[in-house]
Amino acid sequence: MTGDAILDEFRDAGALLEGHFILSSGLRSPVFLQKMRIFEDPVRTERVCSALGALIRATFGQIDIVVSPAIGGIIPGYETARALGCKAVFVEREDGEFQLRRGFEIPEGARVVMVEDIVTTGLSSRECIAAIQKHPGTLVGAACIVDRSNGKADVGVPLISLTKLDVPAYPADQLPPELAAIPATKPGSRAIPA
Ligand SMILES: O=P(O)(O)OC[C@H]1O[C@H](OP(=O)(O)OP(=O)(O)O)[C@H](O)[C@@H]1O
Ligand SMILES: O=C(O)c1cc(=O)[nH]c(=O)[nH]1
Ligand SMILES: [Mg+2]
Repeated sequence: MTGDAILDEFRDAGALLEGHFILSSGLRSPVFLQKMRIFEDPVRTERVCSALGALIRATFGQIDIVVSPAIGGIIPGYETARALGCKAVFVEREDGEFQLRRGFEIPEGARVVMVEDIVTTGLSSRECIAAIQKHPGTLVGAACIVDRSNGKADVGVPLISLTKLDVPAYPADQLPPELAAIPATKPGSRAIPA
């Protein structure tokens, strides 16, 4: 699946939003990829995640466990694991920090890939990777559907994506006037201090 085809999936799903958004990192952007509009459609999700699974297999080889950060990573992590024929587990926040809970395990010798939906600054990916690295399995790399950092995010392991985007994101005190004129909304689940 080409990068353009991935963006078409977002467009066709009504997932490519314009406005004024507060991102997970606290940065502000006029563009938001509402991935849940992709994941509400199992057929579209399968199409996108089987492409991600194929890219992961071609890049990193055989995988035993996909680990994803909640909430956004859970559905693509599961569907990508289905394409890879492996397990899917997720980390979730406990006292603000990603942890593996619910009896999930990453045992010694397991080849692990971190699957994220969208990467902007790479902060959530790095936090997810730090949680994975508390367990004995071998993290071979990271993968996402859209890399909004256009390849700039450093998550500490090789990061692959189905497509890269170069979209603006601004600190809250450096907004261009056209963005400052629009009320901001925060679609994601991370608690951001006011
Ligand atoms: O690269 P970053 O700057 O960390 O931004 C990307 C992260 O932001 C979103 O998650 P969010 O924390 O908004 O919550 P969600 O997964 O519940 O949507 C998205 O799912 C990524 O995890
Ligand atoms: O950076 C983010 O928080 C983010 C950006 C985006 O386009 N979509 C999303 O779900 N999160
Ligand atoms: Mg997320």
